[in-house]
Amino acid sequence: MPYAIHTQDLSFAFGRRTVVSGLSLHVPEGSIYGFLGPNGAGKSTSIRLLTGMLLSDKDNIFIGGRSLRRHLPDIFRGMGTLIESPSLYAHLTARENLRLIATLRGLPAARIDEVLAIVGLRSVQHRKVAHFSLGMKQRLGIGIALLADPALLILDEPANGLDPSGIIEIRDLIRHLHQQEGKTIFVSSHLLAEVEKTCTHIGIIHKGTLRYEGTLEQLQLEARQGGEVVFTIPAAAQHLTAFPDDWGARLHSADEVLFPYTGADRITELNQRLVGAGVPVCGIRMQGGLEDWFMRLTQKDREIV
Ligand SMILES: Nc1ncnc2c1ncn2[C@@H]1O[C@H](COP(=O)(O)OP(=O)(O)OP(=O)(O)O)[C@@H](O)[C@H]1O
Repeated sequence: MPYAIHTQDLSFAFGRRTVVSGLSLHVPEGSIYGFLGPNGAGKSTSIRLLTGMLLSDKDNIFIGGRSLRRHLPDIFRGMGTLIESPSLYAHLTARENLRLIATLRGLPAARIDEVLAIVGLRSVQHRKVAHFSLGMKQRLGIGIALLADPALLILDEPANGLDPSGIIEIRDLIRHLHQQEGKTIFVSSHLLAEVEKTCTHIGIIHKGTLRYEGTLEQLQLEARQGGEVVFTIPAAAQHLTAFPDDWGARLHSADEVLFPYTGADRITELNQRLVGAGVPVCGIRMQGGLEDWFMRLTQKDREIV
C-alpha cells in the first residue's frame, strides 16, 4: 500500500531527554489519520520532525515514498502544514494574506479564489484578520496550507482552543478536504471523541512511543473486546435464569443484567432467545468502549511515574 507518510524507528531527544522513541508510522494515501495522544505525548515533536522543523539524524522519514532528508526542501512542495496557530498579518484582510503568501511562493493568484471557497471565507475575504475569530484564523491558516494544492496536509491540533461551533467547522472542513478535494490528512489531537468523528485511521502515541496503529474500525472492534453488554430488563433478577449459565451474566442493578462482550453475534442470539422466552428486554447498550480503553492505555503507566 502506498504511504503518504512512513517513518521507520524514528526517535528524537531534547538533550538527554528522549521524547519520541522508535516511532514507525504508516499513513496510507487517501486516509484521514488521527495522531492521538495526551498532552506531552510527543505529537508536536513528531510533527515537527515530519515537517522538517526538527531534523532527524537518520534517513527514516518518507513522504510519498521519498526520503525527507534526501529531498529537502523540494519534498515540502507536496505538503501543506498548519502547526499551532498560523502566522497571519492581522492588519491585512484574508485575501491580502493569501495573496502575499502566493506572491512570495510564486503560486498562481487564481488559486486564491478557490482556496477562499474551500475554507468557507469567501464572504469575509475583505475583512481584516484582526477582526477574525480563532476558528476563522485557523481556517485561513488551512487555506494558506492549501495554496500550493498539496496532496498531503499535516495539521497540529487544528481545533485546539476553539468553541463548539468552531470545532464543528474544522471537522466539516477536514471531511470536505478528504472527500471533495482528495487530500490525505494527518491531524493530531488529544481528544479521542474528535478523532473518532473524522478519522479513517488512528495512531496512538503515549510517552513518545506508538501504542496502537490501525483503522478506526479495527480499533473500535478491539476496544469492544473487554467491554461489557448491559441488557435493560424490568425486575431483572427474576429473569436471570433465562441467560445461559456459561455467559457470565450477573445483575448490574435492579433492572439491568450485564455480561462480557464476546462478539456482536452473541448479542443478537441472546436477544432473540430472551424475547422468545417472554423476557421484556427494553434496552441493550455497551459499557466500557473506546473511551475506557483509551483511558486505560494512556493512564496505565502514568501511575508508575
Ligand atoms: N524544545 C524543547 N525542549 C525540551 N523539551 C521539550 C521541547 N519541546 C517539547 N519538549 C518536551 O517533549 C515532550 C513532548 O512534547 P510535545 O509538545 O511533542 O507533546 P504533545 O503531545 O504535542 O503535547 P501537547 O499537546 O501538550 O503539545 C514534553 O514533555 C515536552 O515538555
